[in-house]
Amino acid sequence: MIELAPIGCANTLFDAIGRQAREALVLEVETWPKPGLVSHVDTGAHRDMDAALLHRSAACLEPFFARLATAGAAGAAMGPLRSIGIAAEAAMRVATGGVNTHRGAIFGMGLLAAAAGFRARYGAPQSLGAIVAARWGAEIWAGPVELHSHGVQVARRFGAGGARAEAAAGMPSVYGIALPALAQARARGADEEATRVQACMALIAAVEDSNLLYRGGREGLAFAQAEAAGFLAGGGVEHPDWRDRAAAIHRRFTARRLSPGGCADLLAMALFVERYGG
Ligand SMILES: CC(C)(COP(=O)(O)OP(=O)(O)OC[C@H]1O[C@@H](n2cnc3c(N)ncnc32)[C@H](O[C@H]2O[C@H](COP(=O)(O)OP(=O)(O)OP(=O)(O)O)[C@@H](O)[C@H]2O)[C@@H]1O)[C@@H](O)C(=O)NCCC(=O)NCCS
Ligand SMILES: Nc1ncnc2[nH]cnc12
Repeated sequence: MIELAPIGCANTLFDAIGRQAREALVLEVETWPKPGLVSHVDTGAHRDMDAALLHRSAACLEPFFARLATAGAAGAAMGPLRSIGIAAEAAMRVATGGVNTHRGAIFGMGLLAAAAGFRARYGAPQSLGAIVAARWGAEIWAGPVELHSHGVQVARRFGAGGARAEAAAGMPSVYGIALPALAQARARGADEEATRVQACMALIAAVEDSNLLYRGGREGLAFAQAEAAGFLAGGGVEHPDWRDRAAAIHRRFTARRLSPGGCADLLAMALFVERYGG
C-alpha cells in the first residue's frame, strides 16, 4: 500500500485534470484518418455519431472527470468512483440523445483522472496506470456486470476481457503500446496528427477491442489487426504516402462497418497520461 505524506491541492488542480481529460478526448476526435472511426473529416463506420456529437459528449463529461479526480484525492474506493461514473454515463446519454459515445472513456479515463487526483494529493511516484491497478484493480473485477451489454456478450462468446481487464492490469495498452508509438513517431519528426494516427494503428494492431469483436466477430478483429499491422510494417507514418494508405484502410473498415471504439478511447487516455508525465 502506498504511504506518503499528503500535499495540499486546490480545486483548480482537479478542474485542470477534468479539462485535460476533455482535451484529450477532443484531440482523439480531431485525428484523421482513423480506421472506421469518427473524426472532424467524416463519420467512418457510424451512422449515429459525428464529431460535433463527440465534442458535446466530451464537454459534458469534463466536470465528472474533475469530480473523479477530487474523489481520487480523497482516497475513495471503487464504490464512490463507480457512482460518479454511472452519473457520467447518464449525462452522456442526455447530451447525445442516447448514443454511446464515450462509455469506455468514462471508465478508463475516469479511473486515470481519479489516479491523477490521488497522485497530486499524495505525491505517489507510480504511473497513473499503476495507481489504478494497485488501488482499484481488485474491485474493478468485483463490480456489478450488466447482463446485456455488448461487452458482456463479447466476453461470453469470445472470452475478451475488454475495458475492465485493461484497467485492472494498469492500462498495459496505454503504457506498452500507445505511449511508445507516440514517442517514437514524434522523435522521427512526425507532426502531431500523424503521431496520433501512428499510435491509433499500433493500438488496433494489438488490442482485443470489444467493439470490433461485437460488430465483426473473430474474423473482423483479425481483419482489423492485420490491416493495422500491415500499415506499421510498411513504415507507418514515415511512409511518404502514409495518409493515402491510412485513408484506404479507413475506407475498408467503413465498408465492413468495423469501428475500434476501444482503441479510440485508449488513444485519448495515452494523450492524457502523456500530459501527466506517465
Ligand atoms: C465496465 C464497463 C466498462 C462496462 O463495460 P461493457 O460491459 O460494455 O464492456 P466493454 O466492452 O469491455 O467496455 C465498454 C467500452 O469500453 C471500450 N473498449 C472496448 N474494448 C476495449 C479494450 N480492449 N480496452 C479498453 N476499452 C475498450 C469501448 O468504448 C468505446 O466504444 C463505444 C462506441 O462503440 P460503438 O461501436 O458505437 O458501439 P455501441 O454503441 O456499443 O454499439 P453499436 O453501435 O455497434 O450497436 C464507446 O463507448 C467508446 O467509449 C466499449 O464500448 C463500464 O461501463 C461500467 O461498469 N460502468 C459503470 C461505471 C464505473 O464503474 N465507472 C468506473 C469509474 S469511472
Ligand atoms: N472517434 C470515435 N469514433 C467512434 N467511436 C468512438 N468512441 C470514442 N471515440 C470514438
